[in-house]
Amino acid sequence: MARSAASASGGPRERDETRSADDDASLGEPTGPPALSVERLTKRFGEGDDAVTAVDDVSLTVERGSVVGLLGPNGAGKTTLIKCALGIVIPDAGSVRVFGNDVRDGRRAAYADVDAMLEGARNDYWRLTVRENLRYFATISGVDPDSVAARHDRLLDRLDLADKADTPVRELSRGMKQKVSLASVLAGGAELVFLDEPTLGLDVESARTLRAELRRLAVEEGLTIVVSSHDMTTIEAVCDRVVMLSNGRIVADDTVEALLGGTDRDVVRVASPDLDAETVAGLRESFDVRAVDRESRPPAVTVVAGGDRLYDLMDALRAAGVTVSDLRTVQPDLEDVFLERTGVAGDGGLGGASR
Ligand SMILES: Nc1ncnc2c1ncn2[C@@H]1O[C@H](COP(=O)(O)OP(=O)(O)OP(=O)(O)O)[C@@H](O)[C@H]1O
Repeated sequence: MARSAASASGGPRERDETRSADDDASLGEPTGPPALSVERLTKRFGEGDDAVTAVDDVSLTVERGSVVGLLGPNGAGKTTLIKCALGIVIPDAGSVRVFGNDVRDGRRAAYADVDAMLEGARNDYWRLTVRENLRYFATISGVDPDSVAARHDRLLDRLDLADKADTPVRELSRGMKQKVSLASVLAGGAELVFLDEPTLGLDVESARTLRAELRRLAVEEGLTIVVSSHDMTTIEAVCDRVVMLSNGRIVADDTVEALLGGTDRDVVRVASPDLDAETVAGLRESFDVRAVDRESRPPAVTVVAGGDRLYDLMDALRAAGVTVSDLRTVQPDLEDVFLERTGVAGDGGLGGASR
């Protein structure tokens, strides 16, 4: 479990309650070594024909106080990268430094201020109450739980768990348990947290609450967060920067704004009951058809058509006898960026989110 890799610290710490937004104003300009520095990391699984290179020569730096999202389809290597960074999986090549400490020189120092939630949940103690869990995980992080009681209250409040503070975790819904897991990760005041699919299984409202809290922790408390998710809403809402992975390699690494700004903005979606396979094939001959949504009612195509090309598209549709039910411009999202960088279509791309 991540906790065992990430909480090997010394005696009780009382750092947390003295930390405030004012104190952390300096965090705008990162000082000292980065929170995480991964250099030329490679991890293979299996042998011979069955060998899989899960992480392939990846280098990555995460500055203190930043929120970095790992985005990629199933099997891209996100979890393996996080597990290598946490020392749970030993890489075949490359190095990992956490707050400047090479993890090979001693895990205790490197992971003293690190915690993680893997695969959407952690092993909270279901017979303990929510608050008891937070106190327990603070304690095993080496923090005096009384010294962070106010932080725990804040966390429970912001994650809408305050009225469940004295309820055993086993009596909570799955979504609430998920939020308790996140609170437990944050209970000890770690300065770098890895969150693998933190919104998995959460309802819309709970996911929104969790995103808001992550953003607040980053902005107000300078927490460094590495978050992996298929959920692009989470990545867009929470992250300063996005690292896109495909087949174990980084295909993009930039701010959300830069990634979205660098894509085609002249994309339109045309819906019509007349968009059969033959019509779409005809459009493909003259236009860059980005996506075909046969499941929508009526079916729709997404086509690159800016400026005069939009008139050409209209002419082509009229010539093909297509009655347009709906026409709208499409704002690019991170899945479009991924498609541009990898050529992998959305329905095989980021978590199978088909559009
Ligand atoms: N312990 C393992 N043994 C063998 N192969 C593994 C192991 N762990 C991961 N892999 C393989 O490594 C590749 C990357 O997997 P990984 O779980 O890191 O991807 P991911 O991006 O996190 O995917 P997902 O979004 O589905 O969780 C996949 O091909 C996977 O099958």
